Amino acid sequence: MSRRTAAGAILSIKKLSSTLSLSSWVTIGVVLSVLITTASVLALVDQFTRSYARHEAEARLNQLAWQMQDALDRSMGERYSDVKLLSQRPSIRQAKDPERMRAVFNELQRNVPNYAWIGFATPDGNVLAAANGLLEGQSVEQRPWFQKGQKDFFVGDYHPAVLLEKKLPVMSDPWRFVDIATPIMGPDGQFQGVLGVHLSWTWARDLAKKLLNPANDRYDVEIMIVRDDGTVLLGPRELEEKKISIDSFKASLRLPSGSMRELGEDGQHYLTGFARTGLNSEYTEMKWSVLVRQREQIAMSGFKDLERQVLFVGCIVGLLLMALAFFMTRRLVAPMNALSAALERRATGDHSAEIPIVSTYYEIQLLSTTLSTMVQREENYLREVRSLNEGLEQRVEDRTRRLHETAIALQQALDNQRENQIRLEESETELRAILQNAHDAFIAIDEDGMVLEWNRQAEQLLGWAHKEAVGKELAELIIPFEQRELHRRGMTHFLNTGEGVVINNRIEINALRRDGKELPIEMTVGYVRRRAGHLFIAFLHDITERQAFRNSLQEMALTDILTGLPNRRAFTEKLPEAMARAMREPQQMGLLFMDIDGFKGINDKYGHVAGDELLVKFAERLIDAVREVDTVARLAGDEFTVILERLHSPADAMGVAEKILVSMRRPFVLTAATVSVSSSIGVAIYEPSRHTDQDALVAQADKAMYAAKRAGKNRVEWNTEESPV
Ligand SMILES: Nc1nc2c(ncn2[C@@H]2O[C@H](COP(=O)(O)OP(=O)(O)OP(=O)(O)O)[C@@H](O)[C@H]2O)c(=O)[nH]1
Repeated sequence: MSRRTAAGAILSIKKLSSTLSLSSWVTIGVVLSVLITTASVLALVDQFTRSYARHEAEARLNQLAWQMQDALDRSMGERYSDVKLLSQRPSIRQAKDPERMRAVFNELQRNVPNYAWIGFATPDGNVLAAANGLLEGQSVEQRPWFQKGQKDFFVGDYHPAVLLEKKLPVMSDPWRFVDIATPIMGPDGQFQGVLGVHLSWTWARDLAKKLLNPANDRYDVEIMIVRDDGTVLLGPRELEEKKISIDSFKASLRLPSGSMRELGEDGQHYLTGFARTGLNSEYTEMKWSVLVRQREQIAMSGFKDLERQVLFVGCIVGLLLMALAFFMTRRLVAPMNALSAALERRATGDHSAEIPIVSTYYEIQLLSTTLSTMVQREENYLREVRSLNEGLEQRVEDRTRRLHETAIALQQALDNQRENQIRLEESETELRAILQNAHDAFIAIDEDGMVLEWNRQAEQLLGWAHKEAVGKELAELIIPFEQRELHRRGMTHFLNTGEGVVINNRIEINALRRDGKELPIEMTVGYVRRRAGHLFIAFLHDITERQAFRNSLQEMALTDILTGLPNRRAFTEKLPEAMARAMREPQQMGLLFMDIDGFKGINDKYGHVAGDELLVKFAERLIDAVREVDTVARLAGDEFTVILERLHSPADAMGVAEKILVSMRRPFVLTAATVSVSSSIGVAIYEPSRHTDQDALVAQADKAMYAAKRAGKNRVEWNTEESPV
């Protein structure tokens, strides 16, 4: 069976199993069991019968082989006796009278026609007398029977005729002989010659025919006589004098008799019985295998008839048993069918179907009673459930209605929320557009300082593109390196305490651009507290121009317009700075206060323009007279101050003052005239260890200058309180 067919069969069985009832399965099972049992018994009987029949046939053939062997042995014994008796006859022993000898031979041949030749040869090998005078006078000296017969009784194996073939009458089969010879001793004990007998092979054929005649007609039995070299001496014509090597022949060489099934030389199966001749005779040369065989088909033909009969009867009995099993099973399962039919009807909704109470046998009665009780209980239970269901349905309906109302309310809330969401998104979009196009740069960062928003103006102002800036820390982008730590600390402080100087204030700082340059900006930072983290927003704009303007204003405020020197305001800023430096180093510092002597007269005489020109040139000489680290300022009118830093001693200040005096005594070439003036200088020394304050120092210098004025002008005066010398 192929795999496909097997799979199909399994599928069919599966389909069948889902549709057949239990009763059908029981019926099929019982019928199949009977079928299998009957088939098994028939197979066993067939096997046993076949074995028995073959054994019987083999035994019969073995019997025939034994009979043939026995006939051959007995017949040969008789021939042996014939020759022995003949050799004892006086006429033969004397061997004097060929006539008498021939008469004796002729008589024996008449009695035993299978003696093809009987004769006597003298010691020189010439035939003296023979039946019918055959070969008389001819030499048989070379014939084996003559040579071996001179010494002892001799029986020669089957052989073709040599000298006699042409002397004997022609037959359908060529002449074949078995030779018997014996030495003839005279009454005086002298060797007279050899008595020889040629037993025609027809002898063996006749024995076989006699044995087989009745059997051969009916059963086609073959008898074979086989020499030890495998040559068939007697048997089917086509095998005679040919060699065979079938199993039965080989077995006969080992065993005295037996039987077997074998493959013949023609490819047919045979049953063969075999036996061995000459086992108990005196003449050892006559040991042949007798094989009696019959084609197996013919030998077993009787069994075949019996087999057909057994099968026929077996099938009839099997069918009867199956029918009986079928009816018995149907009867047994009928109550089950009634029960299952009732259950089936109930299962399809027919509650009027009652469970039948069946009393066929105990088990089914118990089953039907139990089922009936169960069905009754189920009906009661269903009734209860149905009444419960009615109340339950009402409750489910109420709940469903309420659920429906809630769902509608929820849907409305969801719609509102969606609308709000859309509005919110629109507002966000608008806001984003405004911020994107704002005049100021807009930056938003989270609580970790990471950039969230970065508008177009921020890109232009700071050089970082939106996609570069978003996600990076603001400090890394725009805070100058030295202020980053401060910025981070400020943010942490604000997040921890809510306090910060930057938040909600307008501050000016330097921002770092992408190209590394610093840019003055004004920044306003706002803070938004959100549920998910904090948000800082900042607006920035460039104040480079404003700062330049402011610087120039400041510059102007601190510079004397006429001379370009720092003015009083600048002086009051620079003096404390210089004092602080002196304190740090520490070193002494000198402050000179000076006034042009008689300046009012220049003004009056040559005019204010000439006065201004003098002031300018005076300032130039003053700058030339001091070092770069020193600061020259014009306080007002013709009053000037010089801050002298890094003095080794107060005398240094004195020296500078003297040098200035000398410089100012030279005439000033003005446009209007060349004039000569002098100046009065007051000197105060700042000693860090004395902690003199700014105002006191200025007052000392001023006081000293007035002292110089009072002392006659054109001189230098120390402050009167503490002389450096
Ligand atoms: N040309 C000119 N004159 C000024 C300027 N500022 C003040 N003055 C005048 O300078 C004069 C200063 O006068 P004083 O220092 O008091 O007079 P003085 O002649 O120098 O007297 P002594 O200082 O005592 O020698 C006043 O007449 C002021 O009007 C200025 O910017 N230019």
